[in-house]
Amino acid sequence: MSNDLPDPPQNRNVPAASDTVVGTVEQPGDSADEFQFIAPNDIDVRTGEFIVYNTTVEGEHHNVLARVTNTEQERGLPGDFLANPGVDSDAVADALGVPTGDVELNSVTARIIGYFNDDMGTFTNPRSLPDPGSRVYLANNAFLEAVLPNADWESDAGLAHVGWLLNRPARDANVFLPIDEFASTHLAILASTGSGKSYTASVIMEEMMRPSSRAAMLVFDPHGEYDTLEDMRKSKYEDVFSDGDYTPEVNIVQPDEITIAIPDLNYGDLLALLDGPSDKMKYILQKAWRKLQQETNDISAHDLVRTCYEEDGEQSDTAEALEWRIQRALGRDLFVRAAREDLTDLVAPGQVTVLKLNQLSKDDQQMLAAALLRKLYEAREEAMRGDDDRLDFPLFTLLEEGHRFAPDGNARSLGILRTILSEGRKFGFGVGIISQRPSKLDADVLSQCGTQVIMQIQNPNDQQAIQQSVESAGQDVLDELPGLTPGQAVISGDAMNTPVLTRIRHRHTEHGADSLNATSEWRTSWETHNEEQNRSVVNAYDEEEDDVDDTAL
Ligand SMILES: Nc1ncnc2c1ncn2[C@@H]1O[C@H](COP(=O)(O)OP(=O)(O)OP(=O)(O)O)[C@@H](O)[C@H]1O
Repeated sequence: MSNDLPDPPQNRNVPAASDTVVGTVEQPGDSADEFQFIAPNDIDVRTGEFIVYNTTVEGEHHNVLARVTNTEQERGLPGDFLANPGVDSDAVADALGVPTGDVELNSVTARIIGYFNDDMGTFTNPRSLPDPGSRVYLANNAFLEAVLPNADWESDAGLAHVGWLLNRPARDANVFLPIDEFASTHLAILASTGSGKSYTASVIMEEMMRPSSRAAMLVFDPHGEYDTLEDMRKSKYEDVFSDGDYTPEVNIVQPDEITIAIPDLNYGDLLALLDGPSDKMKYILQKAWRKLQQETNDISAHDLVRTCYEEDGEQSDTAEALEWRIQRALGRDLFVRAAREDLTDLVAPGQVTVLKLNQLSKDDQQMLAAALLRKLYEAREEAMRGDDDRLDFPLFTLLEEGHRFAPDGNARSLGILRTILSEGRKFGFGVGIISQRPSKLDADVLSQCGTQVIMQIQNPNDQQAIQQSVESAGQDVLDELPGLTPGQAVISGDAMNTPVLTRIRHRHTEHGADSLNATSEWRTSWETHNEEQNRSVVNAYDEEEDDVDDTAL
């Protein structure tokens, strides 16, 4: 993409209404915060569009923001409207620029969001509906840019430019997502497969790694989709990602480089790794494990087996049964003996570490996440207490295929994720969960993700899971989800003052997760196979020729 880098707004002192009148208020809607207005049908006011009307509350004049929730076609000015003695129908028709008689109009329903209260930094509902006949304006782009994000503009807030308002012409109104907000109260990116989850996650990561944020980020990448973030270091993106001495560090950890330190496991992890241990085995194992943990930070599978024999005697059948199980579980290259002391290869400010887990089994992926997240969480707790300064900076971890790590069921990683999601805010440990199956995610985990980027979702179970766990997902948000196309999202929750329909921007770096183009792969593959076959036919013939007995000719 062209490296257009919009400047975030500096303050909210911008007019709320644009010059464009889109309609005239007709009557109250079905609920206390809804009203209807009449709009000429050549004016495009789609669902999700932001409009403004003027009102007076306790003697103070306010511009109130509302969101369009429905549009229906009408023929002629509606009867209710014309019957209202307080409204001059000619004046209304004149305001709308339409004749009073036979004309196509839209009856538009809008839900009040409120007027922006600067002291509180959010919207206040005026608790009164606009007067019939009053004018409705399109909200000003600059006003929306400033009031939609829940950001403290006066501070040095880190902002992610994630795209533009979907209902406005391309690139007219920027959407900024306040990084500080979602990095402390967690993020969920939810969408059906192919709708742009990993693309959007990469856009957010790019923004977090820009010089204005320099995040410390760890990515659990089960499909190996995020290698291309390395492009951030290319000189052609210098103006986007570099500033002075700063260029993001991108640490891509290949599957065969990933290890789990045995001393970083806990007893529960060990039990989960071993194949059906009996009660007696558990008893011996626990004793051996406790002893080793008290003594050392360097534990091999062999040490554990030896200690089991020490605990139950050299001739112990139980220790023998444990030996087989321990060797099978821990005697693999994935497990190493020395505890992980230096954590900065995993997380450091201005560094994104991508753990490519695509050759690990699901159980191993969960075990790795459990051990690493626990270790990082403990280090953050210690840093906050002032006991250890290894990680004296906030962290953000992103889990692709989040339902794998925090499923609605059992997983080694679920417990620590629940802890980080509920306590992480105190310790500066943010989590981003990406998932195409919200209904398969643990409901607590989903409900703790304060900000949501939700893209196309058609599955009713997934929609229901979102409705139940996501506070900000009202019916109008849910109604949008099936109709979104790839790259379109509703952003809602803590980081935004109201849900926002967004067209996600293009990535600066290349996308690494394009789906396979089956027909072209088949064609290429067929050609390769065909060539090989032809070659072998020729070779066979050549050999036959070689075998011909010249003397017989
Ligand atoms: N904001 C965007 N701008 C342009 N193209 C996009 C955008 N978002 C998604 N796409 C396109 O949609 C495709 C699918 O996106 P993505 O790989 O992120 O899907 P996904 O939801 O992560 O799918 P999966 O579950 O299969 O991993 C991308 O390859 C890209 O071509």
